[in-house]
Amino acid sequence: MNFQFEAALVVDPVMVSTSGDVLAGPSILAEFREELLPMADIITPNLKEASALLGCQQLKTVSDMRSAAKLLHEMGPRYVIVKGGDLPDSLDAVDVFFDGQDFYELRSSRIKTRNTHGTGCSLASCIAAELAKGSSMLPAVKVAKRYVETALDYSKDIAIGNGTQGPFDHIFRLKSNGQKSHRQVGFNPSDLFLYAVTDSGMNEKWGRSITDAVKAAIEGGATIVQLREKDAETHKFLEAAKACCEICHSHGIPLLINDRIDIALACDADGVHVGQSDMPASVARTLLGPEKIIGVSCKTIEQAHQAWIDGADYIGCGGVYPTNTKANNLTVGLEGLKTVCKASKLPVVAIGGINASNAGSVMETAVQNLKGVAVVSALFDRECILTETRKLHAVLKTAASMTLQRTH
Ligand SMILES: Cc1ncc(COP(=O)(O)OP(=O)(O)O)c(N)n1
Ligand SMILES: Cc1nc(C(=O)O)sc1CCOP(=O)(O)O
Ligand SMILES: [Mg+2]
Repeated sequence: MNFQFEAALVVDPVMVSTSGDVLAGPSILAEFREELLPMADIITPNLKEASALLGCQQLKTVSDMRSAAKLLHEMGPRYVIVKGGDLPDSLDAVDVFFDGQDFYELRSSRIKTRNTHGTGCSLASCIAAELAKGSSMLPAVKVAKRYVETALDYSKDIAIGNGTQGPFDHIFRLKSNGQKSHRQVGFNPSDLFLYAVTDSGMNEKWGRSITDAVKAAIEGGATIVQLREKDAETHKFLEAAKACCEICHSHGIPLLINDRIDIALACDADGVHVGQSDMPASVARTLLGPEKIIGVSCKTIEQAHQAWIDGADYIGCGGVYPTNTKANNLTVGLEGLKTVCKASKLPVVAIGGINASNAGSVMETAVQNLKGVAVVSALFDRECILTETRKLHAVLKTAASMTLQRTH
C-alpha cells in the first residue's frame, strides 16, 4: 500500500474558454511551456489550449488529440489529458489521456445544456482532490470526469443569470431530492482498508443475524462491507440487504452486494462485487449506472486490465493465502498479488486466507495500488466479531504507520 503522501501539481492551462473567450494572451505561453509544464504531474488543456500551447492548427479529430497529447507530454508533464468537449461531430464527450506510454480514450455522454461554465476548472480541481485523497492518476481522472458528467446532467435545466452560458451546480449531491447524501460522489479507494465480507453459513453456525454481524464489524472498524450470501433465498437476501444498507449508511460505510446486481438495484446498495464467472463488469456498469461502485475479482494482469476497461472501480486480488471459505480457489500468493497490483490501473484489495496474523505481511509489501485487505472467516467465523475486527484494524494501522516511517 502506498501510504506515502506525495504532493501533486495539476496544471489547468486556462487560456481559452469553451465559449471561445480568450482568458490569457500569448505572453503567458512561454511561462507555461518553460516553467509550469515541466513541473506538472498532469495538464488538462481543452482543444484550443492544446493547439495554443503547441502553436499548431485547430485539433479536429481524436487522432489529432492523441498526437497533441504526445507532443505536450514531451514538454514535461507526467500525464496529459486533452479534453475533447468541443470536438465537432462527436456524440460522446471524448477526452484523450496519455501516460507517456499508453493512450486512453475516456468517453462520457454529451449532456445538452447551456450550463457548462466552469466545467474545466471543476475537472482539474476534482482531479487534485482525488490525488490528495491518495488516488493514482488514472482513477483520479476517471472519478473527476464522472463527477463533471453527473453534475452537468443534474444541472442541465437550471437557469442562473441571463448570459448565453450558465454555471453548473457543483454541490448537486447535497441537494438531490432534498435527502441527506449517504455516500460520496464516486469511490474512495481508502474505503478498501478493512473490507468485511459476510458469509451466511458462518452467521448461521454462530447463531447470529446478518445485521448483527454487520453492526459488529462496523463497530470494530470495517471500512466497507460486502454481503456475500451464497445460500440465502432471494427474498430473505433482499430483506437483509435493505436492513444492512440502513446500518451501513447511518455510519457512512459503503455496502456492496456479491454477485447479485438485482439485489443491489432493489436495495439501492452502493455497488456490487463480481467475479470472472459472474455478470461481466461492463454489463453491471450499464445496469447500475456511473455512480455505483463495481469491484471485480482478478488473479492475472490481463483480468485487471479488462476490469479497468469495463469500468470497474477496484479489483479484489487473491487468494493471497489458501482459504477454506471459497472452494477450489487458486492461491496466487504474495508474489501474485504484487504482480497484479503493479500492473493494475485500479486500486486493489487483497483477499484469501488473510487474518490478524498475516495481514501485516500483506500490507507491508507496500506495493503500489494495494489499499487494504478483504476478510471473511477472520471476522465472521469467530466468536466475537467486534473483538476480531478491532484486532485486525489495529494490525492494519500498525502496518500502515510502519510503511509510512520506512518511506520517509
Ligand atoms: C473483495 C472481493 N474479492 C474477491 C471476491 C471473490 O469474488 P468471486 O470470484 O466472484 O467469488 P465469490 O465471492 O462470488 O464466490 C469477493 N467476493 N470479494
Ligand atoms: C470470496 C473469496 N474470493 C477469493 C479470491 O481469491 O478471489 S478468496 C475468498 C474467500 C476469502 O475468505 P477468507 O477470508 O475466509 O479466506
Ligand atoms: Mg462471484
